[in-house]
Amino acid sequence: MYQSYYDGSIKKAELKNSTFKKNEIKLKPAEWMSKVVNYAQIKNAGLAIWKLPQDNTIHILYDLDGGTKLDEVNLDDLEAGFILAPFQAAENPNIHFKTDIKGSFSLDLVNNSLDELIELQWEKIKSEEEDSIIKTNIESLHKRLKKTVSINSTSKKDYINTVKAGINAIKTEELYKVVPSKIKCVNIEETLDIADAYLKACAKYTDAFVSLTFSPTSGLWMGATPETLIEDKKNEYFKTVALAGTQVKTENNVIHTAWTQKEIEEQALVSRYIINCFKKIRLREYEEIGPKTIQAGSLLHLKTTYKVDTKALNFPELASVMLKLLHPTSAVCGIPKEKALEFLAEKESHNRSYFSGFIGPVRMYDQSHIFVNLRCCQFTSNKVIFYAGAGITIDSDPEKEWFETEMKCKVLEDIVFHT
Ligand SMILES: C=C(O[C@H]1C=CC=C(C(=O)O)[C@@H]1O)C(=O)O
Repeated sequence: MYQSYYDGSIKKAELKNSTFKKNEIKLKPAEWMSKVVNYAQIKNAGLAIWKLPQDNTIHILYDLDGGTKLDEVNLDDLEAGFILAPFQAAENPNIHFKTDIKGSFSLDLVNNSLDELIELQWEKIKSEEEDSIIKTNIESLHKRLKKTVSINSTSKKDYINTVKAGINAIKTEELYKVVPSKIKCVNIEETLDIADAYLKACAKYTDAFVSLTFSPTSGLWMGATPETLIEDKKNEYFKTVALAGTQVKTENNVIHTAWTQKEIEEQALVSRYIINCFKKIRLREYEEIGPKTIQAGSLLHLKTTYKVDTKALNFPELASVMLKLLHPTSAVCGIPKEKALEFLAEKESHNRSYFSGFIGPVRMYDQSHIFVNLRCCQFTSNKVIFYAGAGITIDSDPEKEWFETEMKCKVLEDIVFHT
């Protein structure tokens, strides 16, 4: 634990080709974060900041051209970088960030000390770029963003009506499962400290993929997702997970968690969806671990992990093929996929944008870590927009599903607004 996954995997040749530097300036992590994000905004650059689950290294990556919009995401064609994909590519573009600048720093998450002065460790940077980042002012990160005017929170009444329509569509066997989502818009009354909120999210959600991304196209997003979509270590293994079913963590030990039939079925449908994707490519050799209860902050979920030995199978392009088959999984969309997409397009009045899309570093040192973009929010200059969905089955209780989306929004809401 708390060991960066890149340590030890950096090959000597890669080291030689990069300009490794260590600047001697020491600042608080939040001050660095503020400079790093402000620099991206001033430069109209693409920026991804992330922490992998069970890791204390915060990675920083800039694409100084703002990122490349892609019609399709073909993992095998991408250069080492970062991917940000929306729920539906028709509404927002897939964006790939190449690696123009790469750096990192470590957080002492065990002692939770965010006040300690630290240095940034640059792996690839030009000295003029480093000087510019150091000289960038420490400013509020939402000030330079666009203003949102005509966007409103989903009302409880509308959400509950959608859930009821979903249950009816399941009763008439049009659908087996559907995952309606909502947005919650909160006005920014005072100056927000987004950099500090990001670090607090890293410290609180140690098992999550915690990200902060910016590009002129996508804007500024933060997320702390528990759901891996694809973990790929070239010529070693491929992993994906079926994550679904939610309850609030109580004082009981996680291993004693009891699940209802509704939640068991809800998660089993995601597992079945993944196995059907494997069937489509005639893949029979996989390990199935779970379902197990996992904790994601104050919430609990059911999770089954699927692992494939890609070396034994001699199937190097598996991750690329599976990414296309899996997204959007029935943890965020529904079954059958096309019918669920139609249902959501008709009933959801907001654009999901990058919520329930996928996000993460790709092909870095032969590894890709792609997550479903959940428990996330978008910042604008005057509002924070939180996104959440809940899986509906025939046994759903609309009130409970609404409560669940409120709890999911709170994952970041409490941190962003210090409540
Ligand atoms: C759609 C979301 O969560 C998914 C992942 C885990 C549990 C879920 C559920 O219980 O509904 C969802 O399928 C969300 O966090 O917005």
